[in-house]
Amino acid sequence: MFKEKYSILVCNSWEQLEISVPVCSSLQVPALQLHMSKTAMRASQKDFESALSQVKRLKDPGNEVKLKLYALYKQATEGPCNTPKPGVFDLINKAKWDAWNALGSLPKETARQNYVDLVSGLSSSSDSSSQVKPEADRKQPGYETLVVTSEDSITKIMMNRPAKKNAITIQMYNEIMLALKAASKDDSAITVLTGNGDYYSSGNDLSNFTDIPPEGIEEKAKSSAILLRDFVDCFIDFPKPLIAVVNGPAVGISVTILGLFDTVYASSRATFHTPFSHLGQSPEGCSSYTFPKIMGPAKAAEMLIFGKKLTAAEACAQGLVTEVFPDSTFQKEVWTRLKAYSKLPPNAMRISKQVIRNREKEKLRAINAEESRALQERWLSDECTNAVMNFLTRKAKL
Ligand SMILES: CCCCCC/C=C/C(=O)SCCNC(=O)CCNC(=O)[C@H](O)C(C)(C)COP(=O)(O)OP(=O)(O)OC[C@H]1O[C@@H](n2cnc3c(N)ncnc32)[C@H](O)[C@@H]1OP(=O)(O)O
Repeated sequence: MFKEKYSILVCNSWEQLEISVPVCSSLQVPALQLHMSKTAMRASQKDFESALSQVKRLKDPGNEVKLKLYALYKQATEGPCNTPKPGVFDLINKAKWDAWNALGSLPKETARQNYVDLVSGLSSSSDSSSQVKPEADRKQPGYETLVVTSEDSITKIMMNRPAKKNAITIQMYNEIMLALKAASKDDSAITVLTGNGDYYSSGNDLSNFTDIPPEGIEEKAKSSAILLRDFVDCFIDFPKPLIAVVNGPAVGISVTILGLFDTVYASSRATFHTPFSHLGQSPEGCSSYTFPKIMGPAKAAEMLIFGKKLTAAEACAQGLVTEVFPDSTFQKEVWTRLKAYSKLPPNAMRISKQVIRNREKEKLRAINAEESRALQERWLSDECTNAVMNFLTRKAKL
């Protein structure tokens, strides 16, 4: 709906039409070139009045359309612009004056009809946009391991292998990279990573290590290290606010990359576990740098070397998690919060993120490359091979 002030103004006091974002003094209102058919010329005073009351029920159409409506209203009721041009610093009144003045000598009847046509066009598009499509219809095509949706200026990337606790396969690494690249260019303001089902993610799918190419195990370790480096780089370079909605337990790489997110919301059911030593492996996701920075070296060592599992409350106390919500209201509370944030000016949010993060980017890339090299060697070790075999033959779990 239009703001209260606006709906009142629609009736009569249009002089004070409020425009809630700054309007640049050079704002150009495009010439109104609405289609004029013979029927269109027949808009009656009654049609005009009905359009005036209809406009109050519409969603806010944005400043540019509001200015068009304002200009047409003035032209239809008073004729060509007849007031002195406001001063250059009176931005809002100048934008309104410019819009009205741009209509030149457009006849009152034509302005009235154009107003009616414009409102009718806005009503039909607002009707269709108010119908909420089920998530399946909004799902972006091309992903098999993810559900990617864009709505309310939020792109949501949901890991979707609930039966495997959202373990990350090679295909899922590649799809997450694709989804992040697409989200960095789409018109969403913020991007969210979450999981479907009871887990956020159980981390790397341990069967990724079983698919050995004919070139041998060294080649497998090399290509895995490249994939890991590219995957983590996508998070380092992501230009918009990135939020993790940690709906349940998180393991391994799904935990370490949280240090590269801007905000981490966790359900009270979530846990945070990085059992690298148990698996004969070493930390990745830049956690060897971000975790000591976030929680101090002593707490980071307990997680990254000794595999201490943190509850959501502990992770929040250590600064890894922004806020914990009761599991029963987690989705509702988090999405209400995110919808409000997604309405903030997107460019300002993007620039703020870059100001906060950019100076660390080169360093993070170098750390990522170093961690990936260390892991490439670890994957060839007996310690790692035995741990993975034990899991896959079900001799061991976390
Ligand atoms: C390209 C390479 C990049 C590598 C980057 C380096 C990344 C490192 C890491 O992420 S290290 C962390 C690796 N993850 C784990 O070690 C977790 C292993 N999983 C478990 O210990 C358990 O499954 C559990 C504690 C997560 C959950 O236990 P439970 O609730 O009892 O469920 P199930 O074990 O029955 O699991 C259900 C189903 O999912 C399969 N599964 C779960 N996690 C993984 C996994 N990480 N990899 C492969 N498969 C996994 C599990 O086998 C069951 O499958 P099934 O029903 O038996 O077919």
